[in-house]
Amino acid sequence: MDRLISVEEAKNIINEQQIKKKILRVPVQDALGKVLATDLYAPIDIPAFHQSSMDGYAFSFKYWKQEQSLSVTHEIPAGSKGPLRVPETNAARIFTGAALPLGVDTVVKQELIELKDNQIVIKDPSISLGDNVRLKGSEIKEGEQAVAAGTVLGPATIGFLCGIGLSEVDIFASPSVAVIVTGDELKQPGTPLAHGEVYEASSAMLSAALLQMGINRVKTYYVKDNLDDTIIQLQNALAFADVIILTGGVSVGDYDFVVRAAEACEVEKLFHKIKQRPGKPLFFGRKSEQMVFGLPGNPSSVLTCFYEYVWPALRSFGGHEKQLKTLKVPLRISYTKNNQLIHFLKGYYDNDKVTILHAQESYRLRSFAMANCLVVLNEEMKTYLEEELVEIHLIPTYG
Ligand SMILES: Nc1nc2c(c(=O)[nH]1)N[C@H]1C(S)=C(S)[C@@H](COP(=O)(O)OP(=O)(O)OC[C@H]3O[C@@H](n4cnc5c(N)ncnc54)[C@H](O)[C@@H]3O)O[C@H]1N2
Ligand code: MOO
Repeated sequence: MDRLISVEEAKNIINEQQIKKKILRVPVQDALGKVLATDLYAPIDIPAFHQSSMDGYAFSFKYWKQEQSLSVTHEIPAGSKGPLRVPETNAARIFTGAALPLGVDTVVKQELIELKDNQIVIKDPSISLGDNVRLKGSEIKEGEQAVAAGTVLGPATIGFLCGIGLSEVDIFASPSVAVIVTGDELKQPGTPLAHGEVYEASSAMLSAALLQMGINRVKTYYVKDNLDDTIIQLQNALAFADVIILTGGVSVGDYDFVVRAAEACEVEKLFHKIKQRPGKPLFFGRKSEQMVFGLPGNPSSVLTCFYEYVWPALRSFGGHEKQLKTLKVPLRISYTKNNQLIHFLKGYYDNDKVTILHAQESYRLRSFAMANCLVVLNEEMKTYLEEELVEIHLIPTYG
């Protein structure tokens, strides 16, 4: 008979597992949400040349006097490769982003000049040296650190890296994941149910949660409730994935084969059964570098155990912060639980308080669909009063 372990022990066991993070070189534009594995440095000065920040006229501040007209002898659109020099006594028509030639150092906006016969008179009494010019290297200098290892790459970082000329980055690879869904009763949605059948909800739900984490190397296997089939698909999954997630078949019923299949596949059992609700029969094992989670089949237990136990393990492969964001907040309405287990309850957190939702039973996803957090109630306490502080774990958001 398995000893029920505490939530803390279970989390520690998972947390202590050594993980070999894989480094992958990818195009910068494919690195959204990934963690940078190495420091990055600017390969050149950016901007790579002195650059106009306005549409206007470039001139030499030193050689110009108020009210003196300047003859416009050149035109320089953005991207133009020349001219490389303009006489100091002249002006050049210049556009935003274009390179300043030698001989000029200041740009006046086109709104602040008078143009006649290709001569300009500057009507900007406050203009000073270097106005409207972005200096070479003012964003970043060649060799300067651009982004530190450990940074999570967001849209702005991706833009910044492209802007300094980097096309590839080394990131920590997301793990490959196999989802094995067990159950004779399961039927894919979109077809009518026969008596006794149940619509299969967990594979799409887990794929969505994985995709939301940026994990897309996912294979899904469907298994009938028999030992041989479960062993074969677990072997297939072990040949492919870093992390294997089984759903259902992990309890004590005559048709629950996950624990036996894991044993047959030489997966070392690290725990089975936790003092918690939902998800009491959660199984966790390991085969060399691979992790195997057996999630209790009720869909709400599947998702709760996924966020509480699988999510942190998956995140560590990618070098990410491991725990769900945790807060202590007051309860909006009192709540009584009926046993000495830790409860993870579907909750809704807003305006600095949390409401424990209805429909907490683990066969029900209805309130999970409205939840934005899991409320953690500890083993000892039975009744939690209004305004009592409780721990909540925020569910990652999307959209
Ligand atoms: N005698 C006992 N029976 C049960 C116990 C127990 O301690 N003693 N624990 C209960 C708890 S708690 C849970 S949780 C379940 C876990 O059992 P399994 O992991 O073996 O899950 P299944 O029996 O395969 O399925 C449970 C339930 O969920 C439905 N299900 C399963 N997979 C899906 C899916 N992909 N999509 C939608 N629904 C799914 C399944 O039809 C069952 O209704 O055991 C209790 N029993
Ligand atoms: O613990 Mo089970 O996960 O109640 O359904």
